Amino acid sequence: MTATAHEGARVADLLDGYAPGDFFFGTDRHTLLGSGVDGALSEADPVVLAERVADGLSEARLAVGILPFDTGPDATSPGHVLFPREVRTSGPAHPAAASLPQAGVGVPSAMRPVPEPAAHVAAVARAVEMLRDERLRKVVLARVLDLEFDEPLRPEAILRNLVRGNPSGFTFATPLPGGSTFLGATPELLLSRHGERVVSHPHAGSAPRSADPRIDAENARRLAESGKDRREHAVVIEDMVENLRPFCTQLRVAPTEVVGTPTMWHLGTTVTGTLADRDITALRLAAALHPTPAICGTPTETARRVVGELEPFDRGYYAGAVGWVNADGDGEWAVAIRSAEAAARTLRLYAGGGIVADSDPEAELAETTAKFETVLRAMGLGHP
Ligand SMILES: C=C(O[C@H]1C=CC=C(C(=O)O)[C@@H]1O)C(=O)O
Repeated sequence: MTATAHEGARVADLLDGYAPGDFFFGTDRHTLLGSGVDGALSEADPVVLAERVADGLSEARLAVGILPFDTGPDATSPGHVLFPREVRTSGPAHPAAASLPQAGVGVPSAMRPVPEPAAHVAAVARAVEMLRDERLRKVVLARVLDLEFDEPLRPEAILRNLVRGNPSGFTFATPLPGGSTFLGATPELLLSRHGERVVSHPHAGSAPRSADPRIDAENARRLAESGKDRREHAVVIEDMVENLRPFCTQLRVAPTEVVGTPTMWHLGTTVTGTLADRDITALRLAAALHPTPAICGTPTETARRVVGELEPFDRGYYAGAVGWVNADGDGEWAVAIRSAEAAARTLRLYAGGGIVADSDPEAELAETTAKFETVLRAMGLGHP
């Protein structure tokens, strides 16, 4: 079970070389394409999965894959990790992809929001009521957009457009156990580990981008000053620090900044740590942090229960963690948001938002609409 490595492949070759079933992970620093399968592990408990992967990595060079959102006892989707037969890496894909024409992905024959927008507003209002009870501090509620196509979908074309449209963050495509593909372009780093250095870059608190530079700058300024968004963000950082502390000898929390994607502004904070035990792999750390209050809420178990009660669909791999880990334990795991599941002729898009006691339900609906834009643009359906 050894993977062949081709370092320094041409970026365009990696995008051209991607086919459904492969694993693609592109950041603003490098691109990774894993093809062919030398072994696969499906496991519900992420800590057990991390241990089994670490055992498998003594023979293989790299493991890649995804954890689902729900890793609790009633979880329906297992963590799914592959040992690719061949791994190719290159520099960042976006600069070369930016000049490519938008790839044709077909026109949907039907589009259906789940739940209906009014029902999402009602669910957020219900969550706000629950948040007045002090046992729940924050909950993240999502909704989906189901697209149907008369022709077979081409995940390779959607991925190309995602890379083309997203210069920073993490653009990914990973195969799922049933044969579909989970893909997206997320700004949020759950965790990276390189040697003893551990980094996380949680995002929480949002405002839409605008084509008008004055409105755009105003949206960013308002976000920076929003007490509601700062509170929504602070619970994420508190939780992150608490969960990383047992694994690190030192932890440093940088000042919170406003960070931009092509479609959204967010509050983001870099947390850096020094790993106490080099046997703790990147995947083991990701399993310890996931699900963060940025995609679930806090306290975790109460928030997870509220998500199950108020969302009328299964999140599957949305808001899970996608990434890679190598035999040294190094790796990168991103939060699988701004994402969609592509099956033969259907695409399910997901978008969520953090709710705190002073959230406005209509504004939360608008926020999820803006977050769908990342994948909608890649489908040629977004606003320019
Ligand atoms: C849960 C999502 O976004 C998270 C990341 C950034 C900002 C968020 C927010 O402001 O609610 C969310 O915590 C999503 O995009 O589906």
